[in-house]
Amino acid sequence: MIRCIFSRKVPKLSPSVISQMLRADRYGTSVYFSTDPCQPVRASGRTTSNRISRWGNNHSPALSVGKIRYCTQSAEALVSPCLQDPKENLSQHPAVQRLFKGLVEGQRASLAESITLVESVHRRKRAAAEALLQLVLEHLQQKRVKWKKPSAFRIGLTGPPGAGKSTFIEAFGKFLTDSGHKVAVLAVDPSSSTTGGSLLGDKTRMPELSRDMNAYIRPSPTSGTLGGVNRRTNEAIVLCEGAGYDVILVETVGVGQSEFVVADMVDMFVLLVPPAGGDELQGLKKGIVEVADLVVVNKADGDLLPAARRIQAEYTSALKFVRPRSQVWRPRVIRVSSLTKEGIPKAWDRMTGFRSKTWNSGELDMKRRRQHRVWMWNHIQDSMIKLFRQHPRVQRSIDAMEGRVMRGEVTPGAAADALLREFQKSPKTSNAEQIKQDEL
Ligand SMILES: Nc1nc2c(ncn2[C@@H]2O[C@H](COP(=O)(O)OP(=O)(O)OP(=O)(O)O)[C@@H](O)[C@H]2O)c(=O)[nH]1
Repeated sequence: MIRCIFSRKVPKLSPSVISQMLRADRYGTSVYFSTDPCQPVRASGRTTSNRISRWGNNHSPALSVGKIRYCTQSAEALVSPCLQDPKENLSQHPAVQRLFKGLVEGQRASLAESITLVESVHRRKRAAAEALLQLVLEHLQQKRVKWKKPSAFRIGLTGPPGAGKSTFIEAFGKFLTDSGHKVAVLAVDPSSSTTGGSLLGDKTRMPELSRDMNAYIRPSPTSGTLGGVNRRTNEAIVLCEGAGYDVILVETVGVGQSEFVVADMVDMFVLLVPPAGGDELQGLKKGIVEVADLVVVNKADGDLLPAARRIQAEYTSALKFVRPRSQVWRPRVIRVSSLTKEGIPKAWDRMTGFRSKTWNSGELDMKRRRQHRVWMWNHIQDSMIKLFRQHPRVQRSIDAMEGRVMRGEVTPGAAADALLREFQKSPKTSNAEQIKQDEL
């Protein structure tokens, strides 16, 4: 027996509603229904509830809802395709199809709407987003087979605050669009989850590029977790690629571990540094040089030129001690001036050199495949932690347990074991709790 809430907008139980009920029944959860998967129904006030029971036997299930009974055969026939592939129907949904069509035609509004959809945490919107992403991935796969290479070059860019990232992206992006490329800039800003705004996404940082019709700038706010950086940004990259952007720059401010996460989702990782050393570079994470494929010393102009030369030499010798990660590429250090634009074409030259060498050797392909596996595990990790934190029994004990750990009354390991035992005790949440979770 399950409790099911559905919208008054649904005049009678449609086939998809029945299938969702059966699916819900399978997992012992309650569900909301609406006629549009992108527009979830609010539970407050305008909903009705019905008791739904299953009848028949295991081989031929059927439903009765109130006084209405659904015959065994049709219920079975309706449910099985949906259970096999829950997204099958959503990918054909007009709203998803409309977004997909607009996206592959390169409409900026559709791209913006699609990114907003994948950023949603609502379960029904996420289902629509998954269906859309699947369509885009299939589209990209077809392109890849046709062109025999990925349609976009993904570049990660990081650097300490004040290194000149926005000035560099503005100059570099303009250089690329002037050469006929379409450039997407995704700015990953882990601080946005605490400040409520996205500093990197601020369009005033790149005024010229944000007016350019061949460029698309978008902040990629995070949910404050590494998984948040990973999943949303990752999916936004795929969408930009689907929308025909052939150079995708993923910029990160370098707070926490975000650069390392970004390094795991791009083809090439670029480190931008100012002509300064020692204390001024303290903002730079240890180990970041090891994952860089290219170090760009910015501000190599005017009075700063001698310092830029010195820093270039320092990084060049430091890189000699870094274990090579590629058979065909040694990380380089170059100088640019984002103000005078000197060195910008050379930077692009180095990047395309990296791309063709790693692609021809098969390394780039292997890297992308490996990244897919990393993303999958990151998604699982992210979802498992969310599930754990939302679990009602864990929620009830978590504060007390944290307090005890902090006071030294219990070891962190023992506390974790105790919470994990709570998590394992009751796999199902009550309907009321599930409804609360769905609304979050
Ligand atoms: N001389 C010189 N100054 C530059 C260059 N690039 C950037 N700057 C200056 O460096 C300062 C910081 O530049 P931004 O582009 O805002 O640096 P950022 O890394 O985006 O900084 P955050 O937003 O704080 O992370 C600005 O005053 C720029 O004018 C350059 O190539 N030469």
